[in-house]
Amino acid sequence: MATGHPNLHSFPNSDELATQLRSYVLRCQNSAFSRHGTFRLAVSGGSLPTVLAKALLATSNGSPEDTPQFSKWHIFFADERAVPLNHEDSNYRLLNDELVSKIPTELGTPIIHAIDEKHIGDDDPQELADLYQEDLMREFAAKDSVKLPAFDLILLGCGPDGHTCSLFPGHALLREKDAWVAAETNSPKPPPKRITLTLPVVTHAISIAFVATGGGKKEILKQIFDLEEGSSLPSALVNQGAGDKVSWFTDHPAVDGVSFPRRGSL
Ligand SMILES: O=C1O[C@H](COP(=O)(O)O)[C@@H](O)[C@H](O)[C@H]1O
Repeated sequence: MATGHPNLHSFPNSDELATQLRSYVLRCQNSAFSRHGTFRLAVSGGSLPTVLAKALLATSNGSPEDTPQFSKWHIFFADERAVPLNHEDSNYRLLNDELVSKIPTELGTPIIHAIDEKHIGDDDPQELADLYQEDLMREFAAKDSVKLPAFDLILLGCGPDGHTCSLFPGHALLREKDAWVAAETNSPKPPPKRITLTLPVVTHAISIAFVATGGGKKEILKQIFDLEEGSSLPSALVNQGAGDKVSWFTDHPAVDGVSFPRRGSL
């Protein structure tokens, strides 16, 4: 059962947003290290990797707390498209181009959990989803011994229709209770075949952050935060399921007209 309300932060520009996102992610990293020595996170595609790279590739103040220790990071994908890893629609490629390929050697190399390329051409992405779920089980213990994996952090985007991961408004996948990873065969946003973490996995994470910027997001954020009609949107369901574990990193244009109270500090 979720407690509290999501934390809605809004920053005047992308530099300030990136600075605050960096502090937040590194705080999640440091508490994950104290719990189990590694940092297990899931990242989205879309606009997220560019902002994340700006945050994490900024110069550190030199302390271990302000340094991403990438060699202890396991990066999974909150969702992925069923395309080759070097395809322009691949979330793996996007993360690699924006962030991973630019990490200075002295910060180490994260372990990246990509989808299995052998099954990308399958008509049905179910096998791809099952194999990705097995990868999660290797990292978080078997599904029959652990009900849900507990990511230290899941970083999400919010599409202009309110989708997050590859969980789209009104879709039956929003009611999935059992699987950790599900297949999407007919996504309303191309490409049609995808895999996605399910809602129970997202809301079970220790921390969850959305990044949503630009005036193009303001109408959907009004629905998600202020209006009853937005309460069944996938991003709103994450808010309801995870409560105060959720933090939104937005800029002022994205929340123009949103009444929900902003949080001043992290
Ligand atoms: O298709 C997708 O879209 C969402 C939202 O993208 P954004 O560009 O509006 O931030 C993204 O979070 C997801 O990973 C991606 O597959």
